[in-house]
Amino acid sequence: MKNGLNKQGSKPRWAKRFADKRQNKAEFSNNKNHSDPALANRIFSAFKDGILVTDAKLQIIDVNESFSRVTGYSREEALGQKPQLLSSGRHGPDYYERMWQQLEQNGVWQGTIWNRRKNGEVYPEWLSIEALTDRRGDVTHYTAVFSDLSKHKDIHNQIHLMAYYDSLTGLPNRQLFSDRLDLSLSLARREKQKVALFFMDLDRFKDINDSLGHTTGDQLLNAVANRLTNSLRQSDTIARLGGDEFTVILSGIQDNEKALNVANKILDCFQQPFRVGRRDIHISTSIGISLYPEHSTDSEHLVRHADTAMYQAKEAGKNRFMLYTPQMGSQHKMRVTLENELRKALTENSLKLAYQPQIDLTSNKIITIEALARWNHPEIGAIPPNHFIPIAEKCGLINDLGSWVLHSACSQLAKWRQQIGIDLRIAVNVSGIQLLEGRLDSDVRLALNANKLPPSSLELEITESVLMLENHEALNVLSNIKQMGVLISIDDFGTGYSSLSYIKRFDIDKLKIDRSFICDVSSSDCDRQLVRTIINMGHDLSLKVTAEGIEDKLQLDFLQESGCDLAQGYYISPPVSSGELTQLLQEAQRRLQAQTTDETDCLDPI
Ligand SMILES: Nc1nc2c(ncn2[C@@H]2O[C@H](COP(=O)(O)O[C@H]3[C@@H](O)[C@H](n4cnc5c(=O)[nH]c(N)nc54)O[C@@H]3COP(=O)(O)O)[C@@H](O)[C@H]2O)c(=O)[nH]1
Repeated sequence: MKNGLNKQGSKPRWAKRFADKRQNKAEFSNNKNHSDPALANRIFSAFKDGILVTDAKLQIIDVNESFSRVTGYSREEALGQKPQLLSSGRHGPDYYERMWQQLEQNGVWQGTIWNRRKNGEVYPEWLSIEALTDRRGDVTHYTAVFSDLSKHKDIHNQIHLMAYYDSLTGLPNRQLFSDRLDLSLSLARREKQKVALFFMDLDRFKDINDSLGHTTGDQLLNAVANRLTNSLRQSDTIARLGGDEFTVILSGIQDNEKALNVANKILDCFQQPFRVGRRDIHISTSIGISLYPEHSTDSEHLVRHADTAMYQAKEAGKNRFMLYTPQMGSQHKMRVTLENELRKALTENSLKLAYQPQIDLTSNKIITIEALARWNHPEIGAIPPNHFIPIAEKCGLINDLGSWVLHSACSQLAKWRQQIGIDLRIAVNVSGIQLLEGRLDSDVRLALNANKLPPSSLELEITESVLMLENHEALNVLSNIKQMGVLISIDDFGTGYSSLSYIKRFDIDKLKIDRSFICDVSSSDCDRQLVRTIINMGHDLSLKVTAEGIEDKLQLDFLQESGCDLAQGYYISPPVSSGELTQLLQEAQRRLQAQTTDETDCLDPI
């Protein structure tokens, strides 16, 4: 097999491809449209990775110089032998069976394998095997290209491991992932095959880390890595990019169906809980998929697209996969733009607060005012808080935004208390992240002191999900806030978790029934019964109950009859500016004064 020719005297395809590449780069002169065997042979010899070529019966018919350097076998010793010559005995029959299955199905196999050098030393190598076929599709040769992973180990063992493998899970890290993706893409380019890239992010991992601690979080990541490794093929690259982000490269696939099947398989493997210490932890994952060559031919864009699709999978409700579409790209751009614009709006102080009153259903007086953040973008227009609060949470702006809301709301309340002379209270929404990151208590103290407000004039609205976290930091912050005398209200009550044990653990003052229960009280017996039950339960626990989303008189009457304490909704007043609310407060004051003189008057919507 001198000069790169095989047993039959024809050039193996790998050699022809090297030559063709050179040809493409126009290094062949005078339009001579044929390969240069001498040049191909030189490249073959000089190639820094080891190369081994066998015939269809797996007899070695050629090796290059790097092969001899890595394995210790000379070319003469290797020729005529089978690749088992290098077998380390570390892999069981299953391993090779899967390798052959993949080779038969896809014509390629890639993976890390332990082999044995002539001197008996076992070493790891990254191996890529390809089956070459003739026009009829019959295999004529196998080529194996490998790089010695222990080479670096010999020189800088630790440096290598740190450079290419994730120290927590032992999976390839970002660097090795990116090398393998490039390799998979160049193989796919040559073989006209597809590559699927999965970008995975565990759902609510942060909550687990925060509530159960980082050691448990790390053990969970390890358990996830093991399960993924056992569920996927050896030839698929599973990498951990950092945090709870994993990637999977599926090489040499023929159709998209295969990628979708694997994505379903990954979701299935999260069905069973993960055993961590003595706990069973349930966690799911969101997966974004991009495909070579449909979505991009370069690795950087494929990663970006898979990340974008993963983000959409999260937005759509988590625990699912999504295949990238170009429309997602524009949504992603929009999100990045909004993040930047929100940062700008915060520094330029261009966000506003709207205020919505809550009335006491016994006295009909406005006693609390909820502050709601508003963002009116100069070009896009009004962006609802449902849209920008999650963005602020994701891009790390929520603490600044929450702090701005708290200070502005307290400052406005101080003005009203002075102007109107009544003991109003302000309710401010708090995101879970503000509690978890631990400076909300000092911020609350600052805002109250700066505006000379009694703590009981402030109410924090927190959603149930936040109270389900068993996080010590958050618990401390909340109990400090409670000790100051600030009120805590559970927002959107009834929509979160079925467990009510958190009510015992936290010193809560109020339940705010979610508006989804209120909207049908006029037409649904069931909703009426549910609302009454929540009100009674709240009262049995000595909690005040607020109903939100009151849009008509029937709903208001029903709540009044059912003994609900407070009400908020468009029927009473939509959220309005501070100026409009000042007028409402003054009118309400006048009306209530008139009401005391004429007891037959009832409160009209403000
Ligand atoms: N962490 C923070 N969250 C905030 C802040 N400001 C707002 N939010 C949360 O965003 C969600 C949407 O709020 P918004 O669009 O302001 O809607 C509020 C009301 O306009 C709406 N509402 C009030 N009455 C009615 C009604 O009769 N019908 C109807 N369909 N909607 C009504 O309800 C929203 C108030 O909700 P809640 O806080 O649950 O009482 C919302 O979840 C806000 O909490 C912020 O500064 N920080």
